[in-house]
Amino acid sequence: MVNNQEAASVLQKVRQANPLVHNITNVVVTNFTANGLLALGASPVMAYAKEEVADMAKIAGALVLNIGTLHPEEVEAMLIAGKAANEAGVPVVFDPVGAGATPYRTETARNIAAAVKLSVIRGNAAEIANVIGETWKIKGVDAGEGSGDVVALAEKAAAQLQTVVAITGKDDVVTDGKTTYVIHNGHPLLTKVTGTGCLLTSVIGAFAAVEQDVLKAAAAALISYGVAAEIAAGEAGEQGLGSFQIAFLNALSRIGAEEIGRYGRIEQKG
Ligand SMILES: Nc1ncnc2c1ncn2[C@@H]1O[C@H](COP(=O)(O)OP(=O)(O)OP(=O)(O)O)[C@@H](O)[C@H]1O
Ligand SMILES: Cc1ncsc1CCO
Ligand SMILES: [Mg+2]
Repeated sequence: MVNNQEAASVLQKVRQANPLVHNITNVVVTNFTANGLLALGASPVMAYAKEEVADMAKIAGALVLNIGTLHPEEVEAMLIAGKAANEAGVPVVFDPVGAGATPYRTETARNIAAAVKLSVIRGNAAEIANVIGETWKIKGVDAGEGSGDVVALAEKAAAQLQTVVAITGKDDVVTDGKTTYVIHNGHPLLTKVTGTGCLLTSVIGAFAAVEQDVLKAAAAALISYGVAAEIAAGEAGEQGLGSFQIAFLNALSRIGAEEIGRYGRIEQKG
């Protein structure tokens, strides 16, 4: 059972080790992702050229692949980097941004999941459903707020993709197919700042870089991230979204065992 104390100790390991996180991510979230990783205590690098991605991935603590603004050359680089990371034993975390929105995204997400051994895939429910060919009903604007059993979807995806699956939304579900946790942290303001899902995927990368138990790493990242958002919302939520974004970076840089112990809400499902 992952508890708040264990989550805080993985966060502490991130701060001590400052793991290098190699991101091949989208153009919208690049700066926010780098600053978020720095705030947390990790070392971000973005490298995209197919001539260098294998070398970078091999020396990284984790590789994060994100198809938010994908194009063919970038996808080629992701496959090269993913294979190099696999050979070097570097964990690979994948964010299938927008899977289901266009056939190219869906096919690319499936190709990456098939060609690269993933440690974690993190997305909202609609994205994960589309990667495994399930239908997911989308309500309103938040694709993560569709109707269906998120725990069952996550467990099915973990079995099919043979990886830890994190499905985020109001509550976050994370599973390796055997053990499943639901994390009741976070804040709705996260959905109003672009890139919070993408940064979270990279934060999972930072945690996976320092903790070999991938399920524990992912759960610890989800708790830490959600608690930081709650603190930020309390401090700056009423001032507006710009202030919330900055307060969130501040909270990522400050949170520790005390805050996680007080606010972390993780529940084991099975
Ligand atoms: N309604 C909500 N209440 C509280 N926290 C939420 C809510 N919706 C999402 N979150 C949190 O927001 C973070 C990002 O998750 P989300 O599911 O929105 O990712 P996403 O859909 O990939 O986002 P994006 O692609 O817009 O960056 C997670 O920490 C999640 O727990
Ligand atoms: C807005 C947007 N468009 C493609 S990626 C992205 C950032 C959220 O993932
Ligand atoms: Mg996303």
